[in-house]
Amino acid sequence: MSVTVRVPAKVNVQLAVGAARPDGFHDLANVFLAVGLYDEVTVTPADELRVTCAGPDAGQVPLDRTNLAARAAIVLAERRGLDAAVHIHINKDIPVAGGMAGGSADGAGALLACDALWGTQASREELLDICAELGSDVPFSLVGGAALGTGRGEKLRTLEVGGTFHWVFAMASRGLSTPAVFREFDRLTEGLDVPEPVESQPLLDALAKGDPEALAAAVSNDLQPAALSLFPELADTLAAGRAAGALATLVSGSGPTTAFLARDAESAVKVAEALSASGTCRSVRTTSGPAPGATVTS
Ligand SMILES: C[C@](O)(CO)[C@H](O)COP(=O)(O)OP(=O)(O)OC[C@H]1O[C@@H](n2ccc(N)nc2=O)[C@H](O)[C@@H]1O
Ligand SMILES: Nc1ncnc2c1ncn2[C@@H]1O[C@H](COP(=O)(O)OP(=O)(O)OP(=O)(O)O)[C@@H](O)[C@H]1O
Repeated sequence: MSVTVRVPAKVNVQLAVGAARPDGFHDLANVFLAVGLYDEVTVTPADELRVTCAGPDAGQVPLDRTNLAARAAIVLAERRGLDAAVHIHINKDIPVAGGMAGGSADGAGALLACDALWGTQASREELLDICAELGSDVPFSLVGGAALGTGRGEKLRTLEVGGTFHWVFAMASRGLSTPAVFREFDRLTEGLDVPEPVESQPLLDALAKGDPEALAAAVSNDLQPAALSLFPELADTLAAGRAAGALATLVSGSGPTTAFLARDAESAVKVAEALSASGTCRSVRTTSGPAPGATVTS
């Protein structure tokens, strides 16, 4: 018997970052939107814990116990006194180290899949608690839709979304390390008064209305200057998307994937074609959000 779970990628439509905390993390006002790029995690009983991965970026995914999917299985097994003897297979479509929470998606997916496989019947609350232990983005991967993340991003409040938003994502030629981007944020803001992060009410209203133009006017990412500082060529990709008529252009989370909000599905195809032709990125995908969170599919 196997269990398969499908888990979405995310884009941060607002990422307000506070000053570094004593534990090194940063308080955030993090508005997540799940989008329709998915990883699929399948778990099957095995003699011992094993991870395999397929997909264009599979070579960059660690297959040892540092893989977030393996860690999820280990944490759940430890809590129940079980042996995490399971084969975890990841069908990876979310770019690796792209700022779209790919590893987090696999952590949430493996947790839900192992819970179903082992019949451990963890409550939603316990699942969210384990997710928060695995990483700041992991709780959102479980719930999907749209949510405001506070604290280090793990405390979630579900947000209402009144329509479908059309997006184009441009994948970069290399990845960026999330801790390195936060460190660069610290360097760039050294000596400055970094305000407390707060959510933007016009942005929440735009989401609730499903209004792409209002959303475009309100999106922001405080990590964008840090990502651009470490990866200056991303400015060319952003400029190409803007020239092609995207309503808003931004770096997705810690980057280097860049995100382009389009007026509608037709306009997204035009932006995608122009980005592909621009030669400023590795590949381009069109999709929409919100997308559902981690879901058992078989
Ligand atoms: C950039 C975002 O993707 C936006 O959603 C997240 O804030 C990052 O979430 P994540 O990859 O799940 O991050 P974690 O695995 O929890 O932390 C990785 C590293 O990122 C930095 N980090 C992360 C989250 C946060 N609120 N403050 C931080 O400073 C820390 O250096 C931490 O050691
Ligand atoms: N299941 C996994 N898939 C991909 N990377 C993983 C996984 N588990 C651990 N990692 C490690 O995590 C690093 C970051 O990968 P990931 O794809 O999660 O980045 P990201 O999408 O930028 O994360 P985020 O948006 O949450 O900051 C990788 O370089 C890899 O070493």
